[in-house]
Amino acid sequence: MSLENGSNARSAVVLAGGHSTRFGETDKAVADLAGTPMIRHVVDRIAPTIDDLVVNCREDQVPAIREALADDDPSFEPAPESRLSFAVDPVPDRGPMAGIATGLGEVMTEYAVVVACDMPFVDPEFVELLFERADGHDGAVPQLDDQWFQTTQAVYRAEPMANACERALERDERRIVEPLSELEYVVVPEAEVRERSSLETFENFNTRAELEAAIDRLEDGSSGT
Ligand SMILES: Nc1nc2c(ncn2[C@@H]2O[C@H](COP(=O)(O)OP(=O)(O)OP(=O)(O)O)[C@@H](O)[C@H]2O)c(=O)[nH]1
Ligand SMILES: [Mg+2]
Repeated sequence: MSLENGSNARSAVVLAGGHSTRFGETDKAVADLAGTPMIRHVVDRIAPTIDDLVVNCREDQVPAIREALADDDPSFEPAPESRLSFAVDPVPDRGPMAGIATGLGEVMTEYAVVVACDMPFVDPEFVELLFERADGHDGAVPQLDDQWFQTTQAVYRAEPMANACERALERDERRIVEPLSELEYVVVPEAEVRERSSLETFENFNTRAELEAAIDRLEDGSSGT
């Protein structure tokens, strides 16, 4: 990983440590979406907004994810693997918040965007907005009108969020809103998401049927990379 960790450098933590049980046999992180592994869609989209990339997963997932992110396209600049590191959960299967703690614990920059590996339509301009809004705060977290915080597409100040997640885990608390209660963060409401981007940025895929529908949309040219 190149350590472009000057004060304005930014990282991404891509969460991939789940078991994709609703998806079926394969790991959805590396499932094919229109010829490209799902996690590669995510990384390709956010690459322009970040300097370093940390992938959080289990040890057994590393080879396939490394392969999925290998730069076989000479036109792709800069090569993602040159600034790629893996943050392997010390204890697997403790949920997304544990993954956030592991991933943010490896981050070398002050701020990092956390994105789930199953959000292939993540909007880089929205990620840019999150970084801008987080500046001077502990984070910027989208909140939809149903009150749901989009904590797996949010920017955090890495150290306080990692520490707050670790404390929550020590309390046996897995709800991701728990660590948030310790932070001074900016809320990005749904109206602002709609104004500056669209809710598609949060779309995530849990079943193969959902993915098939997305492939049809990509082939219609109406969405995606
Ligand atoms: N590190 C880590 N990440 C997780 C864990 N569970 C889920 N995630 C990640 O959190 C994000 C959202 O989780 P889900 O959509 O539930 O994914 P999943 O758990 O793999 O899939 P299901 O088994 O169908 O729930 C994905 O990026 C997952 O990789 C976990 O136990 N540890
Ligand atoms: Mg799950």
